[in-house]
Amino acid sequence: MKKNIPSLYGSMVFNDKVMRNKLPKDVYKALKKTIENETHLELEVANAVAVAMKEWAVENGATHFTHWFQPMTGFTAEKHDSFITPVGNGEVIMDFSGKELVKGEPDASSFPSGGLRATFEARGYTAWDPTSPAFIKDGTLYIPTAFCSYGGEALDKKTPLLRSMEALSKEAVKILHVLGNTEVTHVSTTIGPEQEYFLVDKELYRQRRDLILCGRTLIGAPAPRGQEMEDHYFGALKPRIAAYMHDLDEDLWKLGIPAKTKHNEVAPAQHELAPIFSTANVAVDHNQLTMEIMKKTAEKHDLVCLLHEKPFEGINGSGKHNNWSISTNTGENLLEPGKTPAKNIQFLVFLMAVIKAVDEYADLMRISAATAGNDHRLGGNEAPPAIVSIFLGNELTAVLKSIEEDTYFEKQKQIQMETGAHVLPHFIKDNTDRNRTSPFAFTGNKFEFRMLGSSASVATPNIILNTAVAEALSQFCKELEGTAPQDMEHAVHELIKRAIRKHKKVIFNGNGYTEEWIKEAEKRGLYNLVSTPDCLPRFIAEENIQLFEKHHIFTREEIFSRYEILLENYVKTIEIEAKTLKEMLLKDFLPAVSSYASTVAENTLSVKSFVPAVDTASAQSLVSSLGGTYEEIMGALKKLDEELPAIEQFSSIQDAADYCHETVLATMDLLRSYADQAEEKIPESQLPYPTYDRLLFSI
Ligand SMILES: NC(=O)CC[C@H](N)C(=O)O
Repeated sequence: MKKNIPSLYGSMVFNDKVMRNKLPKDVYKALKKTIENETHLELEVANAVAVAMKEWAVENGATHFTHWFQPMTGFTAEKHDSFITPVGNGEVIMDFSGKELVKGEPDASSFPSGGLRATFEARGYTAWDPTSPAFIKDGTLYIPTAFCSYGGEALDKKTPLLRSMEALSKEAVKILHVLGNTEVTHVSTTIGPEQEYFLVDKELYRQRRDLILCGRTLIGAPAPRGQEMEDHYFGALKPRIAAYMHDLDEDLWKLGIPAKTKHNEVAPAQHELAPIFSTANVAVDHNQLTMEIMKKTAEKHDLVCLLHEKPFEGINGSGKHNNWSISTNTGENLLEPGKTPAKNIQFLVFLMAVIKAVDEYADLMRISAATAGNDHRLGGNEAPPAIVSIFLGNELTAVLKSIEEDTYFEKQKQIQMETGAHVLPHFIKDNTDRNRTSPFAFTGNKFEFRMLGSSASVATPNIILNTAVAEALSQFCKELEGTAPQDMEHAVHELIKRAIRKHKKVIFNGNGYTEEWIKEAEKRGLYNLVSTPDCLPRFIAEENIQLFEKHHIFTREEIFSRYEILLENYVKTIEIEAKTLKEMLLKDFLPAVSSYASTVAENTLSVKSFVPAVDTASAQSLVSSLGGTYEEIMGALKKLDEELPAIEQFSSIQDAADYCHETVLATMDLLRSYADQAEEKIPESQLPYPTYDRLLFSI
């Protein structure tokens, strides 16, 4: 049946249209004011909104409501309460008050707090975030909220994100006014996160403990075919995948999530979904929902959606490329170079502020993408390396160079694309290429932060980016304040000259995978923070704490709590992976090795007794090699058995994380190499789990 997509779109969202229809005029106006200017909301307004919201929700089949929040687990949390209220004589009405809309009280003690609170201090609050619309899912009204402790500390990712958006808006408006653009009263950050993922058959998935417990394969020999044919990227969609994507789009559209692009990605079984950009806060909520619905929809199609950054060794991993820009309430994209970027001083100021921010806070940018999973992805297969640098492209690099050197900038002539075939339409070539090895690439009118991993919330990278750019703008503002309008162009020119000299070291347009770049980056004094435990100590470096405190993003305590949580998460992940690997080897793999070795031995003996002259050297060598591997794996498992309890002995979580990275992961790698070599010698029918070729090529 043909569906009317525009009427389906947002049908489960308490959006502007519903609000206009359902709310009294003055309430609608007050709520809009709160949403647009991020001002405080009065309780009477909340009461009126609650009535309308409940009415709309019940009309659309909802029986419950939940405050929906994003604790520091990286996932979302929800607790459903029904609307029913007894009215005596055994009857109920459906009721919902402004108080229930505005404030919730989940027990905060069971969520990670990184030492922000003791276990006995249970009280926590959720507070309605009216800037992200409420929606209905599975018969429940979801109300996006922020989550804080009894003492007011942020226990979530939304609160600091909202704070960082406000900080950036404040600093951007200030400098725009100094530059003479006085109409702007508010600036918002927009993001469009491209989401990569893998789909595998559910039946095959169920046979692998590593995929079930860790989301990635811990062992597995490479398939004879990987991505070398370069045929999967943008390849025709197989019917089962197309059906999945179709369902997914519809479910997302109902929730007002602007899913726009879908395609096959580079690795076999890998795909991508990209939405149209929205305000950062809403886009972060949407991305959380997208990941959840991706997994749910996969179940319906007997598939499993893997969001891990590196589910399979040797082929591309999955990222989440964060397309970031800033735009004014007057409709201007501040990162739009326009036709003559060299003369667009407003653009140059904002571009330079981003460069300065990324250079000065490259360590924080790295931290914002740091997880145990992403450590496996960075540095190869089209994911950026761990060194943070910026790709600007030829034209902008030349513009900044001409300012630095006081030379005249000559704009590249627009080049018509030569395809050699006359029937094809003529078009103009972009003035810059793309760069897939760059962690942070300018792509025409926005930056693409490519370092982020596919499974993580996009909140933290955006908190850090917004804050660092707010700081750069505030410093530029100080330099420009008091300049007479007629001197502004010259003052900006001089400011950029000083800034580019200082920060050009972070600009790199070349191939980020080469050995030369690693050496060059070191010479330039850039960070190369390879692993999560390597980079996290920079989170609590004094200058970084000061940055967050100055802009009221995190308090010192909030930073330390996040530092602890990230490290704990890293350690727990490695522990779970190590234990899973051990179980898989002991319970699944080693029995298969020994039973196959004895089958070969028995068969050879029987052949030999039948034909004594037969040569059994190859069979002997196979059995002996399998026996050798068995011993090697047992030996390394013994080592792992000693290492695992040692993790608990460290009094500092940083030391435990370092130990996991340096020692435990090394033992796991060793075990993997033994197992993968042996796997190649064992017939499929004897293996206890499906191999890479079946996982990657069976759909
Ligand atoms: N096509 C692409 O951009 C590949 C990106 C790659 N999958 C990553 O890890 O980021």
